[in-house]
Amino acid sequence: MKILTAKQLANADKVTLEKQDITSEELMERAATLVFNEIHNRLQGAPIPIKIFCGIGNNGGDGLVIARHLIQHGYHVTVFVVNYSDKRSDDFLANYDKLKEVTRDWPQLIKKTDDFPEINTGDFVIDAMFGIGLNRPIKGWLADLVELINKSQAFILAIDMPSGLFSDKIPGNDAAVIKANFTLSFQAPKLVFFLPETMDYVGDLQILDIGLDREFLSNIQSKVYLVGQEEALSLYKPRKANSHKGDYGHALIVGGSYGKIGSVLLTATSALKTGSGLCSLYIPKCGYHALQTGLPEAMVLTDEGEELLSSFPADFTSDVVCFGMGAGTANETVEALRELLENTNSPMVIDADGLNILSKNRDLLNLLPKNSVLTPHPGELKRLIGDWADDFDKLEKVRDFSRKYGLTIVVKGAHSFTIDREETYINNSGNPGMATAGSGDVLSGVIASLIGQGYEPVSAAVLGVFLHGSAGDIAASKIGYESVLAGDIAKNIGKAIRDLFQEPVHDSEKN
Ligand SMILES: NC(=O)C1=CN([C@@H]2O[C@H](COP(=O)(O)OP(=O)(O)OC[C@H]3O[C@@H](n4cnc5c(N)ncnc54)[C@H](O)[C@@H]3O)[C@@H](O)[C@H]2O)[C@H](O)CC1
Ligand SMILES: [K+]
Repeated sequence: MKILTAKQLANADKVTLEKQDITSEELMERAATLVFNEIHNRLQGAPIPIKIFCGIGNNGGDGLVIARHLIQHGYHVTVFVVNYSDKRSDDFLANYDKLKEVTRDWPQLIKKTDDFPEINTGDFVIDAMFGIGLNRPIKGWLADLVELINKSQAFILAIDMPSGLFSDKIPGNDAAVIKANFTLSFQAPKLVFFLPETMDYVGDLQILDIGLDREFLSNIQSKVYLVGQEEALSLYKPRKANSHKGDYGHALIVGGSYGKIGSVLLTATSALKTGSGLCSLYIPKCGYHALQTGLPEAMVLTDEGEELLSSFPADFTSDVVCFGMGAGTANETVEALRELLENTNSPMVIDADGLNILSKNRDLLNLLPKNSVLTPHPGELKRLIGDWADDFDKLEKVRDFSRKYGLTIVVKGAHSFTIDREETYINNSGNPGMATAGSGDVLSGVIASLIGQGYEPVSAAVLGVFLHGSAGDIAASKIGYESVLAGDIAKNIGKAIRDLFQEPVHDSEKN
């Protein structure tokens, strides 16, 4: 699904009005009625106090339409007009008049702190103050109102966007932003819904298709995509009936050191669980018995080093090499990586200590085979590209790095971002249970396996990140977040692949 900017959405809006020959008021009615339907489906007429805070633009207009429908269906609604300006939009005004037809309770005007209402636990608050039209941070008494709402412990539903969030920048540390429990957003997800600095304001997310012009939307240029089941399925290559193990790639996994041999076991297990035809491991001697016993399906080659990697078998060929898990950063191991890079042309996946070695030995970056995949977590990323001012700056810097070295970068996080030159893919599977030791080792095994099976590295990264998250979701659904171990993620990769073909769960319902 494409992620669109406020400007692109405003254009889609304009084209839709022309092509469908409708007024903007009619489009507002359509959009806000969809919101009403969602609320009504969930509340089923429950007599709870609903407090709707409307701005004076079109987001406020949406709030007024929602209010009208709720009142007509017998809900207990109080409408507040948050009068931060006198420049009310036409569609706001039209719906202000229409509200008169259904209630005698005139909206209460809020112009200053003294006008603030009481908000109680158990209230249902609808935030329709600002949407994509926010053009400066919320300050002054308006910020106090946002704080009052946030502190109230009421359930908060944000319309289109939590008020205070911009679609294309970070609000800043002292800016006020609504912290919603749920966000119903129109037509397309916004980038800020998925960034570490802003995702916590969104709560659960659902995207409503408000019927903006299909042709315009499919032609619109966006280089940022949200990846859910549908997108992952479109990348998947089915196995052929008439095939043998030689068709599914030979993955070589290089890593491990004394006390960290388990990481290689996790990576190798997940590579085989993702379907590699063959999997070889290159490790220090001390791990030989553990790996042969722990994973009889893998072939094990040992380095001369007892406890550390110090070389690379020069005559070894494979379809993909995965380097770094548990490898440490000793000088011998740096040289082993150099030897590997000088002797391999197959695409690589570099993780963990492999990334730390690259950060400290930057000349090695130029030796990486083009289109290799790097999978840093934020700490490793910082060492690799330097610090960033905010999440938008981070994305720019990762894009520069990806372009400069011709690499695909998977920035791991609650929503992992796969960045390949100009394109950004935001993953929408996974859960907090996956924040556990070895989870990243499993991810690099999935991606390496897919590359070995002939997927383009960027497709392998995007599909691999989705499958990894989905396997984590399956594991968590069985045993709960806290108990998910990296091994449980690896165990469920097969089910995650099968689930690609299940009736789709709407990605928009996940955040
Ligand atoms: N195509 C769609 O997606 C549809 C969107 N709809 C809704 O319309 C809003 C956007 O409405 P707009 O009037 O452009 O902007 P806002 O309501 O978000 O803001 C109003 C107004 O406020 C001024 N302003 C901005 N920042 C501040 C500030 N910090 N303090 C005070 N005043 C500020 C500025 O002048 C804005 O114009 C969209 O989100 C949807 O909810 C349609 O209803 C359906 C189609
Ligand atoms: K809002």
